Amino acid sequence: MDKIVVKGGPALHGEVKVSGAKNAALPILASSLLADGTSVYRNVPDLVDVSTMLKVLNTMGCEAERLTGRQKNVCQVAVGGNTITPEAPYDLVKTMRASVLVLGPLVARYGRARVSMPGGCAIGARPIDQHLKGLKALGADITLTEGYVEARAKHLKGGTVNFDVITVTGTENVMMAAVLAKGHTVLENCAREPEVEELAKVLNKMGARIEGAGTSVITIDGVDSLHPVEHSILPDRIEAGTLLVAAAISGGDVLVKHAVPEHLEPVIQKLREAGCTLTTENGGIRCKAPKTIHPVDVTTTEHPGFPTDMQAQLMVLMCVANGTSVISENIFENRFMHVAELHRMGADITIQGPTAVVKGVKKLSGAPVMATDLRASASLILAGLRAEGRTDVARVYHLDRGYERLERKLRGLGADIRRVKA
Ligand SMILES: CC(=O)N[C@H]1[C@@H](OP(=O)(O)OP(=O)(O)OC[C@H]2O[C@@H](n3ccc(=O)[nH]c3=O)[C@H](O)[C@@H]2O)O[C@H](CO)[C@@H](O)[C@@H]1O
Ligand SMILES: C=C(OP(=O)(O)O)C(=O)O
Repeated sequence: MDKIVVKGGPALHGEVKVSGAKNAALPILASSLLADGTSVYRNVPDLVDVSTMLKVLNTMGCEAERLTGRQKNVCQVAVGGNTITPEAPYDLVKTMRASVLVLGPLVARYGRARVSMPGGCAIGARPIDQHLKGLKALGADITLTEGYVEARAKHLKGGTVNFDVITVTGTENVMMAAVLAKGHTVLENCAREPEVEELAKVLNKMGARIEGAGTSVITIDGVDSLHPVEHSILPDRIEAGTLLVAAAISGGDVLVKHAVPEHLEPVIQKLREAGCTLTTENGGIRCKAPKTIHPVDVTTTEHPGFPTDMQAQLMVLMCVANGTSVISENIFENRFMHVAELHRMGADITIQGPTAVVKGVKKLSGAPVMATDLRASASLILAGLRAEGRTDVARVYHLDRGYERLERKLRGLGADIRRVKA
């Protein structure tokens, strides 16, 4: 298995480009199932999760592929309605829970879907009850057998769904189902993430009639059919945030190009509180590190709050602050897996339920560590940039799910980092 080897020390300088957003690309690829014909997506990040979604679509009978050469960030999905087998098997879903995003489009368009239950993962139990509640409210008949969700509906009908929990993929799944349902749908207590808004934008380009995406109430008037589209995926705000922290923790000065300030407000605010200088320029965000990092308290909440997907990275920055920070994780019940690994590098962190008390230390030291999930992997690399000596981050397959060649981007900024092939 590959590992990433980082030698701490160099301050990062220069410019780096953010790739397309994983969490927008995945639902948008799934939305191709809603229309016959070929959809073309640009700025699609080259990630293992995207390859998995292309495999899911191919397994069902679509022709889904990534182009090569200069077009390598373009993906095409060709759908011929009669040739689709509406099933997503366990072998693929178990490697990527976002595969469940095909459920809504399949039942809406093909009247049935058989999708493996995603199960939990390292960061939490992550049930899909709200996805199923929403589909049921639109008239789908749902059964759970042999680890699979089976959904059937001759024709979905508009309805009202009040989500008990704010869920990103749940909102997306039900929104994709409702676009082809007969009549009017109201979704309440929706996720407001930019990726939900982006999906709605794509669906509207396909001919859907959605209003309110990006707010907590989304209304949808069902249409009879949709057509394929061309679309360029928005920049990844979590990758951008990770690169801003890389600049901060290494004592550097980096322009993160294509980062969208409006999508990163809470992250920008916390980095400023930590003493960093953040400016918007040249279609990106610049982060200049302070001499001393100040402690900052953070609570993760749904968008527009501080994103859980940036919690591990911010915690690493707080590990070297000149004081004590309190970090509370409100979205996932088990998202402190990076803490034990950070202890191995000399961090002083105490976990009290959903809260981590982080006492800044003078220095971190390099160590062999193990990535447990996607953002934990990124946080360990960030720690390695600052630590004295060498850090070996094992189980890099987690990182490859969601970051496009992170080590190359960091090397381009002056980091001493390389991938060691197994
Ligand atoms: C592919 C994608 O976009 N992934 C993102 C998405 O994941 P995902 O959509 O899976 O996360 P959710 O927003 O659904 O989860 C939020 C919380 O709701 C709970 N819940 C969710 C659904 C449900 O039916 N029942 C339920 O109880 C979850 O267990 C969790 O505690 O949003 C998360 C929260 O911002 C991010 O960390 C992920 O990067
Ligand atoms: C938790 C994440 O992703 P996923 O929902 O795909 O597991 C993430 O992007 O940090």
